Amino acid sequence: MADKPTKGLADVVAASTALSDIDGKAGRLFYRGYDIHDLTGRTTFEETAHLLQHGSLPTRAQLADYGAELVRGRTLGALVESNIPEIAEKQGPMEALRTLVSLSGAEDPEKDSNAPEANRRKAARLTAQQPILVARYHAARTGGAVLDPDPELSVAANFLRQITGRDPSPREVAIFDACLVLHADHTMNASTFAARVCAATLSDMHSAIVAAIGTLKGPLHGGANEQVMRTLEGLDPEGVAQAVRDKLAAGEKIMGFGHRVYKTEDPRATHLRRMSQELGEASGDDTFYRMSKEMEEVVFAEKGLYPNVDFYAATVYHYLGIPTDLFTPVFSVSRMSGWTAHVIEQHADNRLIRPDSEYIGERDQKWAPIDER
Ligand SMILES: CC(=O)SCCNC(=O)CCNC(=O)[C@H](O)C(C)(C)COP(=O)(O)OP(=O)(O)OC[C@H]1O[C@@H](n2cnc3c(N)ncnc32)[C@H](O)[C@@H]1OP(=O)(O)O
Ligand SMILES: O=C([O-])CC(=O)C(=O)O
Repeated sequence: MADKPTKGLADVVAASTALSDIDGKAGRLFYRGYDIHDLTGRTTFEETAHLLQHGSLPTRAQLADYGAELVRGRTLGALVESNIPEIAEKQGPMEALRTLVSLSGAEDPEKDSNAPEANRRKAARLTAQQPILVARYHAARTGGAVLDPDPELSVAANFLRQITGRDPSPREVAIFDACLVLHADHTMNASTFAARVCAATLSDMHSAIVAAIGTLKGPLHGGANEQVMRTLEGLDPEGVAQAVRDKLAAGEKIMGFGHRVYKTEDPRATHLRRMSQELGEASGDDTFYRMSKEMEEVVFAEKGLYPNVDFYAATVYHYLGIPTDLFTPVFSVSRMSGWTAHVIEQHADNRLIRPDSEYIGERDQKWAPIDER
């Protein structure tokens, strides 16, 4: 008979990874040994993706090559292109991304190879493609034209320009770039685990990423950032404290708070809070930032819970002019760099992931023919 399960696999070590590490008690996060506080604001998303996918921060020459690979990857295949309008009509943003990434697998030039070098190139193509898919999806559903990707612009600058239709300021680009860095990887979070489970059957890169996108979508994981904004929009700015207390008293979870691993402040929230304040003040209306601060104080006083990455990311994206239902897609734009690196890592030292279960159903049932049931 199997042992009792650890519900939610809490504290179960499910894989070895050299990609990221968390100290949940101290509130620290590292990508390949680099403290997130040292990377944020100093290292671009392109450098971070290279760090994860290739194992080191790039030299100038490596960054030029990798950057060029990312720019080439911004061109969508004909199958994906032709399906965007119908998918945009019928599916929500995360579902559409799941579908479009799956379709893009059919057009991948190395679709029949699972070799490490092919997967590294697929990782770059998927990382390049994800922001373009979000922008093209958004344009299709709003009926607007989308600006062509600008090969001179970084992932962050190009994405903001395509989504908002205007040239973002250098400060907006720097802040969004830092957001992408902050979301790039996070040990055995649910979507990364899903990708690794899929990859461990020796399935292909695109299948693993489709599993990850579907997993990120849920409100207990990446979907929380959208729910944070919806909560803020639904509150009276003068009644935040009471509304939060009422929700807690009713047993509701407050989106954007709590974490499986961090027992103190999520180090990413420290940066995002500051960015939210800066953008809120610069916008001339920092109401949502101030409401967030008040929520944070009340949730801590009532439950001792800290904000996670999704909490202040919501208002940062809002102030950057990103539509609320694209917040979780934005998360996927960044996390693509980590997911793909995890698939490569899983394949490099693979064993099928197949845990056990505890049987809690009926036993010794007597079979009866259909007319006697
Ligand atoms: C990128 C990310 O994925 S970050 C996480 C994004 N998700 C969210 O923000 C959703 C809200 N938060 C949560 O649901 C949880 O804190 C999770 C899913 C993040 C972590 O879940 P777990 O580690 O399984 O903790 P669990 O849900 O069991 O919570 C433990 C206790 O804290 C409470 N709690 C945890 N989070 C919250 C919250 N946000 N609001 C209110 N209470 C909470 C639970 O109700 C539970 O209380 P109980 O012991 O009295 O029943
Ligand atoms: O690690 C987790 O469980 C969730 C999270 O914060 C992330 O994926 O960034």
